[in-house]
Amino acid sequence: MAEYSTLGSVAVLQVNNPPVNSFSHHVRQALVDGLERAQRDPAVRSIVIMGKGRTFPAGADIREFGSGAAVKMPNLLMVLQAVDTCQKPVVSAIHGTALGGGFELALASHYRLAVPSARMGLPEVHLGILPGAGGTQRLPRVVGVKTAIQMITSGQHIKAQQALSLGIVDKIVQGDLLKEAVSFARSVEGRPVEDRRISQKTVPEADKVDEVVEAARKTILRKARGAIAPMTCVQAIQASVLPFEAGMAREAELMAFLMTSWQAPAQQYAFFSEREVRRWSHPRDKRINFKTAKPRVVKSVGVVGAGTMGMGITINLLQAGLKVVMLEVNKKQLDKAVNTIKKTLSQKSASQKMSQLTTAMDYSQLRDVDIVIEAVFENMRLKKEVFRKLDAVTKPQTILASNTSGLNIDEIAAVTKRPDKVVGTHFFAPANVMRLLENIYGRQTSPETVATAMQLGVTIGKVGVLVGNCPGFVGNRMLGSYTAEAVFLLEEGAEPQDVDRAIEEFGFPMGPFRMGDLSGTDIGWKGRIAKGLTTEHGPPPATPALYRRGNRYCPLPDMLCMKGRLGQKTGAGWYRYEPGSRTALPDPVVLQMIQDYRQEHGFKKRTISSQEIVERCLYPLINEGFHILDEGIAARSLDIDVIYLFGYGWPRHTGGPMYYAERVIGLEKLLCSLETYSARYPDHAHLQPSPLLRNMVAKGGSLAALGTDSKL
Ligand SMILES: CCC/C=C/C(=O)SCCNC(=O)CCNC(=O)[C@H](O)C(C)(C)COP(=O)([O-])OP(=O)([O-])OC[C@H]1O[C@@H](n2cnc3c(N)ncnc32)[C@H](O)[C@@H]1OP(=O)([O-])[O-]
Repeated sequence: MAEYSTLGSVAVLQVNNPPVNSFSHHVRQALVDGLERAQRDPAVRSIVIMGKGRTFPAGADIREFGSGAAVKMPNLLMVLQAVDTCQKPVVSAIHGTALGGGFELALASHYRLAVPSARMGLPEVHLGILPGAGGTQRLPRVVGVKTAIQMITSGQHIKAQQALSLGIVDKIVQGDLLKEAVSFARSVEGRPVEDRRISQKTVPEADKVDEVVEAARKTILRKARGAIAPMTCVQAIQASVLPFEAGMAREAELMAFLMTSWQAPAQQYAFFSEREVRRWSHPRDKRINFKTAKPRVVKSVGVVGAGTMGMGITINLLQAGLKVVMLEVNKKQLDKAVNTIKKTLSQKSASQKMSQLTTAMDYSQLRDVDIVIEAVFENMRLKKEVFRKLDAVTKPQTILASNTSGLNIDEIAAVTKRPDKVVGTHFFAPANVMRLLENIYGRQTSPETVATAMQLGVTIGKVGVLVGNCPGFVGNRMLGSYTAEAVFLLEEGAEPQDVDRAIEEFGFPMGPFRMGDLSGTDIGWKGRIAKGLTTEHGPPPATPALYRRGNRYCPLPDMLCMKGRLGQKTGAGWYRYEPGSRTALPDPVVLQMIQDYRQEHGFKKRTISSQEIVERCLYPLINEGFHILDEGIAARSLDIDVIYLFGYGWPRHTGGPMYYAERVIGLEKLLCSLETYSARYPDHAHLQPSPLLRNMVAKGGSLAALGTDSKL
């Protein structure tokens, strides 16, 4: 609702709809009623609109989208029309986050005030829509088309000070916002409102709009990676040079197009899923969940290993204000890490944050920390050695977490006397940037330990997802079949750039080969050597070239590494790189290597379509997701989707692999394609459809119904 009160001649409308004061139907109704009441009351000479509690309205009520409530009158446009055309001055007083429809409400008002900490923006593009309550028409009239395009297509929030310099807010106020807003409203009473209406202004430099759009088009399309909302936003902004009503009509038309696309619900699903993962539960025992398990308080963290991961994790922890003891046995590496951490922390807070960091070369210095995150090499023997030491030196209640990307948590826990306090915390590189934290519970991990790892994720700004223990956990396990198919495609006729192009056109920031070059082709190689699948000099003795343990195997990645082509760091991998450049250039040497390999093993080169590349790489990945759900490794399909959205660059506008499978491809079609491919390649085990997928197609039912994501 919106609470109505008067303070002398000022009517105050306070939106009260926790948690973010979104414009649910009852709020819209209360605002229209309040405005009418204020208009009618001769004693009222001005109106203040603000939000109660933590924020100015953060936009439309996204939960209403697609339901009758969203279109129930009055809609948001009618509310904003009532504000714009009000005869008495309307002042929006902003604190917290004025987003989407909330920011549009502020733009429809005659004056805008903000507290210094306020942020504002139009993030609709992230929900697959556009600012459809006049945002694409009013904002360019204030800031110009170029800035409006930048703000709307990025969805970024801006701070109050920037809003002031852009002419969006009229004044930044310190102190009590209500008092300041009322006093400001009184000061403008009696002044004509006509020239305060943004809707009546014209866009600055309107004649240059097409030029500006043309200049921005390429970058926007590249960044959009197949999402249709960004360019549609631009089309709406382009219409702001028309008279206001005509521009609004164009905005409405484009909004309807986006609202009815398949991408908008996918992005809204992604929005809620990102939040839903916080409501975790044990997949096989729903009694263990976020409500029943209480986290321990974590004030200090030990990090073992100051390599790339340990460094990133340390930066992340320091940024969140935690005390860190970073242990590294190699002094040179430790010093290097400290320097990098210092450089990475923002200038403003570096010295304060660095004062929270203690370095150590001796395990005994970890004795008092609340949790230790081990980030040493991905080697079971080494990890066991570290955990034995940690178990011996840390206080009994200390939680021991491993940043393994796929090793068995139970095996690690077994070397300690506290397996209940051992948990996996799989960070993604660069750990201070990537938002995903894949938390793994072992067979004996206690609910309290799991809750602590999940809470630590929240504290350090991660999107934490809880999963079960299996080789590769959820993310890397699913990725296995994707990378395997990618190299099989090379055998059959594709070139690395063909595969990468198709996957990038689907929406990934990088295809598997460019990604391999970025992270280092030797990472996978070392893993395969550790597993005995290959050696540094070629296949293990008496091993068939194209099979390992009964499964198809492509040795091309091993051959690449044996040539010293370890990716960008060696200037050559699947591609070649000019000195100092990260641009992947197709390399005749690699193409020849693949060609020779095909000849040697009797592969006949054929032309492979982009569609086949996408299906061959992504369908088995999704298929593995079904196995994972079936085995109870992930509790809900949304957990898998969030892992892929935040850790693997899966395009957000498709909702994530499981959402995409069900709502875009369709389970029946997915099954049919997997059956076709598995008939063609009977020795590619990952193409065999999962029993769960078969069952769902046979019996019906939805992925959401499999888990506990009842809200979606
Ligand atoms: C014609 C129409 C044109 C207009 C279109 C729009 O305005 S489109 C909208 C444009 N606006 C946006 O896109 C803004 C989207 N919102 C945000 O960016 C952030 O929520 C925040 C910055 C406002 C607060 O961040 P924070 O980290 O402090 O908090 P948090 O993120 O954890 O959220 C707390 C709870 O509130 C829930 N919830 C949040 N917003 C909405 C909503 N609009 N609706 C419904 N619910 C919403 C959220 O799900 C969560 O629920 P849970 O899981 O506790 O049950």
